[in-house]
Amino acid sequence: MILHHETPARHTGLERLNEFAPLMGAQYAHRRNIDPGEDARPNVSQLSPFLRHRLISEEEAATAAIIVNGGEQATKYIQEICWRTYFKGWLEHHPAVWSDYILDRDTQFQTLEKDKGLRADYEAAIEGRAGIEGFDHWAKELAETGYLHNHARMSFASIWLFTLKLPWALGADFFLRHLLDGDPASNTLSWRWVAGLHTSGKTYLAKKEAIETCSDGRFSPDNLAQSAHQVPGSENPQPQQLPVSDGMPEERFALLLTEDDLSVETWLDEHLPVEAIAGLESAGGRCTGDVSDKAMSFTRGALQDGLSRASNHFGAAAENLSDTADKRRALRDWAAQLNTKHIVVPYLPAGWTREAIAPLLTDLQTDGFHIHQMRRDWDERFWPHAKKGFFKLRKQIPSVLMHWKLRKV
Ligand SMILES: Cc1cc2nc3c(=O)[nH]c(=O)nc-3n(C[C@H](O)[C@H](O)[C@H](O)COP(=O)(O)OP(=O)(O)OC[C@H]3O[C@@H](n4cnc5c(N)ncnc54)[C@H](O)[C@@H]3O)c2cc1C
Repeated sequence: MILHHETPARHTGLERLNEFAPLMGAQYAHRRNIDPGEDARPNVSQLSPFLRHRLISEEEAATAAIIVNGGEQATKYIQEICWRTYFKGWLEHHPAVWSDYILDRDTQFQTLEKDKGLRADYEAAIEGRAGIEGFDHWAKELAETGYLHNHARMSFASIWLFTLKLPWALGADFFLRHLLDGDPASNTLSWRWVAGLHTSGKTYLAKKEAIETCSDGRFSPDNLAQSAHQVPGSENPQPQQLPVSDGMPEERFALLLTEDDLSVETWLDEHLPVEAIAGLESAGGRCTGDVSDKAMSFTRGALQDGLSRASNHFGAAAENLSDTADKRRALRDWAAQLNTKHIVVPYLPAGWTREAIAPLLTDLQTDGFHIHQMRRDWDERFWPHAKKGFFKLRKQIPSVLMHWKLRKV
């Protein structure tokens, strides 16, 4: 059973945040790698689906950790939150890694059509019939619940790559089909990290003893690869400049929400002159074929919740355009009725949201609208440090948190 995720709403995320905050200190630092199983998992927050859609923000989670535990004790939890921030920022500096992944994934699916042996191995792996203890359980757990513990994700990806010798892009696609927290940056770059593509030559090889310890003795697979081969995949390109975050318009504007930021009321003032609000979800672009019902309904529910809160906060009507057959048309029609030419959109990060929504925004610009893509302060402060390895960003955590006077709380 997975707790907390049945209601994709901010209030559920906040309840879980308050419940878990006392455990974000020493307990988390010592126990976070242990996965006792889906029936009893008190040692990790399981907040990732809420953070991924920003039903709650990284800043809120870090603040809760520090207020309840103090800065020193909360260090490990905050560092883990910052892994998410790091991956997001890194992909912004290297967006070609996402487009290369899509090309690779599509090529691998074409190969599956022709190669019956590979197809059989792939299907056995995603259906939990590979004959590897732990791995088979995790494949089913992921499909049933939409969540896996971090150590299970690492072990699963490693066995997929080095024992089953399956292409990484197919594994990343399988994760994105099911994970409620499915994220283009964290998922793609974590798979590449396990494969030794993110940090060149540094692979993660799953070992029987580590799986025994981290699964709390539940799994002890015998037949794992003893060495990691070189995984084919594109090299990291040179980092490019971060796109500039736009400023707030000085006149009335409309707001367009996507699944990537669904608590705008926490960073945009209620007195801002918002005329109307629309929401567009693009989760269908996460993977090949259909996204799982659980993952899709989490995203849809989250968007609806985000729209309702934004509507109350700004006192403006909100419309969900996601269910329209022609989203391009629906967005243009919505915009055509506005009494403003300014539309604010929380920044569209690299991944399927940008792929789906950016062309629609270009259409609106052609129609004479000014689009303002705005980034949160958290991203503005951290992302410039996410060009290379995590260590550089980690060093900045105290000074960035000091900005909000968080470190001293
Ligand atoms: C192969 C692989 C694929 C992954 N795919 C995703 C994904 O699509 N979406 C996703 O959000 N995370 C992904 N992760 C990272 C991590 O496994 C999850 O964020 C974490 O397990 C979520 O559980 P939690 O909320 O209980 O984490 P906690 O341990 O409670 O951590 C708190 C928060 O910190 C962030 N976080 C923690 N560890 C990591 C990490 N290693 N990388 C990035 N963020 C982290 C998450 O937002 C998480 O909710 C992946 C990891 C691997 C190895």
